Amino acid sequence: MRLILASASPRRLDLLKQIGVTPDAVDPADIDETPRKDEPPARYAARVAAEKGAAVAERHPGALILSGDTIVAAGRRILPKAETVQDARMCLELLSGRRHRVLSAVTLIAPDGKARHRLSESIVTFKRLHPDEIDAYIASGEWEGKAGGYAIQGRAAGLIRTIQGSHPGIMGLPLYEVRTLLLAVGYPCD
Ligand SMILES: Cc1cn([C@H]2C[C@H](O)[C@@H](COP(=O)(O)OP(=O)(O)OP(=O)(O)O)O2)c(=O)[nH]c1=O
Repeated sequence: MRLILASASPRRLDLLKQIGVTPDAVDPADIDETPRKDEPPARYAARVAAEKGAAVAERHPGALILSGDTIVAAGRRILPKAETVQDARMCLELLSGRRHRVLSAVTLIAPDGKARHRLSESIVTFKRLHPDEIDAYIASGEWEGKAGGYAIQGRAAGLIRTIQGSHPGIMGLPLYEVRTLLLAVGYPCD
């Protein structure tokens, strides 16, 4: 069974390899990721993961397609993927000293076209951030392209008091859910 990873994220590829799975090809989806008006965070993440998979499935008939989407939600608010210093600062000030959710959705489309979905939810608590800590984090550049303006796999780990949930999910691919989906379609994982 050919497995296609529908993602431009090198982290997703590395995470997949962590459980011994190497896709036959990587083919990123290029879709509009704008949230709909009042779209709840979990529904948004699930929709985007499904849309990424569907877009890529069209190009690979008969293959297995794995896609994902990871977002940071503060209450009902979906934080942006930080592209500018201003984005990153806004996110970090909002996340400072409080809990937020990281929602990581995955979709697996089987060769027969049937799509299976899983959602991983994690709770992350940042310490109260001193302005100097925010400045130093921004200077690191690690926030660039990251949902919610931080990456737990880097120096932000030193600013996070607790996590509850899935560490790989927070990084971009919830590996327990992925393995469960792959096994459900008969893809060998062990
Ligand atoms: C919260 C958090 C997010 N992220 C990343 C994971 C995702 O790459 C990114 C969220 O963007 P996504 O849209 O999920 O993924 P992507 O744009 O990197 O790749 P593609 O759409 O092609 O699959 O934020 C971290 O790396 N670490 C973290 O701690």
